Amino acid sequence: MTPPAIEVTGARLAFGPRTLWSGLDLVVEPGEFVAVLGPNGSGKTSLLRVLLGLQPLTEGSVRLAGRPPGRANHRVGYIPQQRVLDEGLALRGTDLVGLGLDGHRWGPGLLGMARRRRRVAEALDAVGAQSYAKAPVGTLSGGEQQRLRVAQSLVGDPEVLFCDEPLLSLDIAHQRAVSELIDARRRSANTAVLFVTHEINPILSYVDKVLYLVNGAFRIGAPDEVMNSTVLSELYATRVEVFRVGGQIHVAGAQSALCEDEPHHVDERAS
Ligand SMILES: Nc1ncnc2c1ncn2[C@@H]1O[C@H](COP(=O)(O)OP(=O)(O)OP(=O)(O)O)[C@@H](O)[C@H]1O
Repeated sequence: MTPPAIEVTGARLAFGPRTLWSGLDLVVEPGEFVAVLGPNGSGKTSLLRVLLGLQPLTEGSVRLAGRPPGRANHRVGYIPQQRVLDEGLALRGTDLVGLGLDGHRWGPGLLGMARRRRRVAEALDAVGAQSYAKAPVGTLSGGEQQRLRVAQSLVGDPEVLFCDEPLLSLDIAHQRAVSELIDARRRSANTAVLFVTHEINPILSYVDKVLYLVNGAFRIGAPDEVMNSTVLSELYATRVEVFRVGGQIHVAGAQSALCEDEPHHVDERAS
């Protein structure tokens, strides 16, 4: 039997006296698309760091495809939280995407080089970035840079893809394009996707499961099971209203804690 792509069991993560979450059990099967939601500081990025093998758990265990994370033989793709790249950065798109192959063994000599070049070209093609792949990345728009980051995360043929707010600073058209690319990848290659976001609507049609973290509490389930007034009011310990309008989910109430209706995350880091 194929082991789950991600298996988190009895996990607790604490920094000093502060526990971010505890008793966390999460199973993500190959090809599943899981959204991780929650207010600032609820431990979403920390969970990705645990899964990447960069942050040890305080308690519990994590397995990727049945093995502890951080092993060289795991094929993991990662789209880190976006920072707009320095304008003076001379690195080209092809170089940036090629970095996603570091650690892969292509064999020495010309054959290895040729295979590597072909993989990079295929990844650039898949995100429609060939036309600007030779330009210095610092001169590209935020949306173009983000497509390159997606290509970089996919070039190593990942079994698991970790995405940390990959839609930040993108306009709606690019949000859609990037979400579609990630969805297409999990459908074509059965890649499990863990997608950290403040904004579920752009990915709602792709999401199989939601993990919603708030102040140490969490809920896991299908979007309708989690994104409703009863569950979110319980999680936030205050009255929260969830409306479904035109196939979208809108959350109202507890404004200081909720981010779904706040525009800051759309444009705060726009280039
Ligand atoms: N290595 C660390 N040592 C101490 N505290 C940390 C460490 N890493 C993260 N934290 C704290 O843990 C909390 C959760 O951080 P994390 O980045 O995981 O939250 P997040 O849900 O991703 O937030 P955001 O939505 O703002 O990105 C924060 O208060 C952060 O300061």
